[in-house]
Amino acid sequence: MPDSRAQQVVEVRAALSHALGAAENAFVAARDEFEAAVTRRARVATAARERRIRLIRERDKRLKEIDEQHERDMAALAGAAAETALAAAPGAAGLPWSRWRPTPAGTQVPAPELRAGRLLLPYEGEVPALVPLLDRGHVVIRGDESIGDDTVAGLLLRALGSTEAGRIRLTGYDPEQLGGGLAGFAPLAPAGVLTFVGPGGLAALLDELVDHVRRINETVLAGEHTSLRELAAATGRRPEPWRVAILLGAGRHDELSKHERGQLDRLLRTGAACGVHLIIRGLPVPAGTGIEVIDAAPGDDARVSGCGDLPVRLDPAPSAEVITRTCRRIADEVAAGPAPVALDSLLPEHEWQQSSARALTAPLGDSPQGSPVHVTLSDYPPHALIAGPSGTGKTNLIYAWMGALAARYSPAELAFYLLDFKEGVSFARFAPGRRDPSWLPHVRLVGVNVNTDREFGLALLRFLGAELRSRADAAKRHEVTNLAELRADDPNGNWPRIVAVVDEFQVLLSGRDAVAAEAVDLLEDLARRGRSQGIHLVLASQDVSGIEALWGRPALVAQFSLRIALPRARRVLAETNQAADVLPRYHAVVNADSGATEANRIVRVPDAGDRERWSELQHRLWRHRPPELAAPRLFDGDAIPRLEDSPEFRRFVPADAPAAPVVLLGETIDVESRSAKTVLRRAPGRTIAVLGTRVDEACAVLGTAARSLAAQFTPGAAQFSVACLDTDAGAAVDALKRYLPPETGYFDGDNVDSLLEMAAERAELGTAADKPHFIFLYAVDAAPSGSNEPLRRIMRQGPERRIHVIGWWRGAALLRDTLGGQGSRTDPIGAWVALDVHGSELSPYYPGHGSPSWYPRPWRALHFDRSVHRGAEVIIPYGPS
Ligand SMILES: Nc1ncnc2c1ncn2[C@@H]1O[C@H](COP(=O)(O)OP(=O)(O)OP(=O)(O)O)[C@@H](O)[C@H]1O
Repeated sequence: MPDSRAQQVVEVRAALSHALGAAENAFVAARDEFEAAVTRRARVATAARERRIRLIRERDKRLKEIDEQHERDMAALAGAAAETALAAAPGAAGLPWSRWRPTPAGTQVPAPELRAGRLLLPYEGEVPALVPLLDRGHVVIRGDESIGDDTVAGLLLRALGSTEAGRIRLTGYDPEQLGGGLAGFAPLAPAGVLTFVGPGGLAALLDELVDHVRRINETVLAGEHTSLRELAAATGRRPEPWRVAILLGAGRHDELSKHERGQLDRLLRTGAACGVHLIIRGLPVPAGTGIEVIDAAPGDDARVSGCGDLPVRLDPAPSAEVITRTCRRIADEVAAGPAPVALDSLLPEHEWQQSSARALTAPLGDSPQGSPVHVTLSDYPPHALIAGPSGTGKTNLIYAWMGALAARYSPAELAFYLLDFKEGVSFARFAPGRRDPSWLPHVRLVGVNVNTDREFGLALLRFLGAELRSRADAAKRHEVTNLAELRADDPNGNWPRIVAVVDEFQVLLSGRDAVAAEAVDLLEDLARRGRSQGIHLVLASQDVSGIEALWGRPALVAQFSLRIALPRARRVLAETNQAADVLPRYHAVVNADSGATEANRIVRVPDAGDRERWSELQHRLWRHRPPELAAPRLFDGDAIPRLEDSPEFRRFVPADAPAAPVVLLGETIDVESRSAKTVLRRAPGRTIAVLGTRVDEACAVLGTAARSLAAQFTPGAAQFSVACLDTDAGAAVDALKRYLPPETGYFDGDNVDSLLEMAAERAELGTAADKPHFIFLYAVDAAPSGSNEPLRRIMRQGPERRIHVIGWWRGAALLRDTLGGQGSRTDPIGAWVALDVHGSELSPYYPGHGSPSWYPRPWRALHFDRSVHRGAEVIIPYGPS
């Protein structure tokens, strides 16, 4: 058993030891495994750490790369945005205030957008926040009121500064501050660029703008274009200015009436296409397309709807000084008006192609829409009245009109008669001059410097009256009623339409004298009957008095249905028609309906004053004139005529015994430059008295008389005697000697009595002398006292014996003394020439009870010949040769 126990022990032991061994092995193995696991874990942990580090590095690198790429993208985007902004808002539309200056662009294309602030982007450069306005839409500003006002000022200045002066018209509605919100822009008001409407004026303003939109749609776009922007792109013309209304409300919801809301809606929908834009702050406006909303807020909290949700910092207001300076410049430029248009724009492609049978039609310039404005003279309207204060371009307008007509109608179709009562020679360019021999072929008569010679105006009217009669007679002969019919019936007749232009015509009508009275009568007749005979009157005046001179004659004024008003012209249009008050420089209102407002047409008149441009046209037409066409008659009131140029004087041929010798005395003031004359027939009363103290003029008249008589007699066929009793006349008598026959007797105070005694004796002989005897007495009143008696005998009986006295008395009363004093008969004086003698002093020598209306003026005289004249005529003494 023990063995078995021992055996068992051994076995147990063995088993134990085996187990132990196994356990130990397991332990070792486990430990090894543990250690290996620990090592592995440590390795994994290390690897994991390293990997994380690597990953972090990798991530950082990537993030950095992404950041860099982002920044690059952002910079590129911002750069592109900034560049686009530069193109969308160039120059004054987008420059920051620090560098801002006006950059007025061409008239056609406005800057599409205007800068309001800048986008807040993580980008170093500036990206402006822009809002579209002109030709694009409207701007509504909400939020902070004061920041909103700054933004309004900024937008307005940018719009004004980036367009040509006058191309934008602003209207301000600011009932809360009464214009204070736009105070800086006030300098624009006098030029009409900015107008304000009062607190109650919103509805009227909106109505007016709606009406404006309707008019643009109807008359300017006229179904051919959808917007002014499109029209400008297609035609290169921008006919209408932009109208920008700034509406600054109080922010109340009930601020707009239903009507106003309706009109506002209409404008927001349709205005932009017609150049009508609204900038609205503080009025309830629904959002809509074409409306840019700015949420004004301080700091970085502002938003502009077109920029999405990006934060915006709105610009501060521009400085008051910049606003004022810019507005002043604009106002000055607007007041100065646009640059002149060239005369060529009025000329036709082919000259002298039109017929004036029915009318004279020519353009006077361009309308604001850019189309030519034609003006017609015909049966209706037959006559024109032009008015404009001095310097507004009245003369230029007449030139332009004449140029346009002269280029269209040949001289066979049109004739001009031109008279300028202004001092100066404005029409002289149409007549041949010393420097330029050309003339405008249509011009038949030019009167310049006629301001004191109203008689010349009368002469012109009389001449036209005669032409009118001859046309009326021809019409009767041909049994027609107007010029068109006459021309059709008499195709070979010479019936041009006549245009008589009288500048400063009020001079002719001023005063209540015989000249004015006759002028008005003649004008009335011409105006009434000239219409159908193709005689057209164009009367121009610079001041109200010119028009007022006509106003008392409504029938006369009514004939002048074509009215042309230059800027600030008064009374020429209908009383309620104020269009001329707001006309820019070089513009005119043309109205063919007696000035009624509905008939207004605005025209921009080209510059025809430019001598070079004018000469070019005149020379071209002059070269093409018909060869038989004579140069126009130039009457220059400042010029002294010469006897040598008198057609009558030139026609004199010496004869042995002319029956009725003609004495020339001076030039008449008339259209044909005739000589004033008196005929020394064998008849009582044929004595000529020259009256007045002016030696030169008296000598000129006596010298003319002597020369003209001498030119009609062969040598020895007439006897000439000259007595000079005033030494001041000595030089004139000496100068006369070379024109008189060598046997002429010369006398002075010492021997004049012998001359007179001898002539008196012959006068009483009772038979006609074998040859005429002409006695020229210079300063008769200085003759010795005994001379009066023989002189009276000569004057009474001499003419019957062909003895004639042509004497100069230095006063009307002195002549009376010679004749025998008060109560003596004056009929021996059949003709007289008065110099510085008043009309009233002449009544004894004037038929009837009145006296001629005569106020002496230099180098003019009044001539009366009782045998032929009804009234006295004004003459110009011929000057020294
Ligand atoms: N359409 C125009 N374009 C350019 N210049 C013009 C135009 N009209 C007038 N002018 C210029 O303005 C000035 C005055 O013009 P104009 O002599 O015609 O005026 P006016 O009204 O006749 O004045 P006045 O009666 O004093 O002579 C001139 O120097 C003329 O050249």
